[in-house]
Amino acid sequence: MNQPIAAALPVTLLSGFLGAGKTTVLNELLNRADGVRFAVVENEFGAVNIDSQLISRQRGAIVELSNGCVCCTVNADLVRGLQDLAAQRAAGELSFDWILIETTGLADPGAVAQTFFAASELRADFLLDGIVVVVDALHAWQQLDQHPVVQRQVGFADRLLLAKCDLVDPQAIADLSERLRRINPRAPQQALQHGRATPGSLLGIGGFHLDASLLADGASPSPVRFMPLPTQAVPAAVRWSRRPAAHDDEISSFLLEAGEVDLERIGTFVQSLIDQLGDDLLRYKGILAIPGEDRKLIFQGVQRVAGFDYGEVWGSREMRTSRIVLIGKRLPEARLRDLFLNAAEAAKGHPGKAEQ
Ligand SMILES: Nc1nc2c(ncn2[C@@H]2O[C@H](COP(=O)(O)OP(=O)(O)OP(=O)(O)O)[C@@H](O)[C@H]2O)c(=O)[nH]1
Repeated sequence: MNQPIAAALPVTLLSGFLGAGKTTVLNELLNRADGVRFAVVENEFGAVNIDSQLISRQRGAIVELSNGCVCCTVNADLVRGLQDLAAQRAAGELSFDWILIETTGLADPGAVAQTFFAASELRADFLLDGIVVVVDALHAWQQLDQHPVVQRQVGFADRLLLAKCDLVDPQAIADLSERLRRINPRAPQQALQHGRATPGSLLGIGGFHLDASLLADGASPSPVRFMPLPTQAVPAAVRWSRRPAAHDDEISSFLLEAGEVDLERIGTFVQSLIDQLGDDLLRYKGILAIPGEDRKLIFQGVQRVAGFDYGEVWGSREMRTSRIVLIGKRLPEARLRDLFLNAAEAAKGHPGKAEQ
């Protein structure tokens, strides 16, 4: 598994709709921790924090944030709660090496994730390792239809855990899995019975690392999932592909692909993504080939917080292909494609608006 940056405390965000099976997963993880010591941050609506009473307390510490939903009102509380934990650890009062945050079932994990990058108090001491989303295999189909937040949770995920698979027949699991994959092809899926996921599959995800793995392990886009458009519809040097919408979910993803892209234009592209799409853009990640630059330019972001860095050098036999995966809510695909084509055209020394 990927090792987190030394000294920064790794944090895993556990999300999923009401009753999906988050606490069950958490308890299993705590009980099978294989030497990892956890601190758990619980967030619950209302005065009584029931979940923290259900969590087995053998290991680590539990911080309760009960004055609202962590995603919308208590980011400052989250910052304070994490700082308190770190201070107690530094003072030798608590002993743990990983933090698990379980959000409420109604929480949108995006705002929590952004806190780790936006709050300067957290950046040095904490490293968001990944967002793990529990999906109730028995009820998810209906929940995805009825509750937009469930689609958003799936869209943010680095890993998807399908809980309650013991209650669902294999065909229904396969159908659900395909729908989830259409919403978020980045996240590997694991079918669970009674919350039993192995720690290694949930920890050390490196979901926010700026590395060159554009799609998570095992989630590479198959030709079936990413259908190329007819070649005559796009300039020869640029391929834009998207998966067929078999089910009209609000949240979906698509892939933009081209050769080299102009640095300045791609900067405009990313800036307009952030400025104009805001909360509708959930996760995005790109590897870019910049003319005259040996290294891959890597960027990724969650909603309005994006990070850029130069990564490894392009291999001598590697195709210098720029790829961006976007996951969001009804993203204006034609406009984004146009901007992306502009960046690719400019890189060829022929700036100008690409034809649709
Ligand atoms: N049969 C079966 N039941 C499960 C499984 N996972 C969870 N459950 C049950 O589903 C119910 C809800 O599970 P929890 O783990 O409390 O779900 P949660 O997401 O933490 O719920 P909230 O915090 O209330 O949103 C409990 O009764 C669990 O025992 C599973 O894999 N199989």
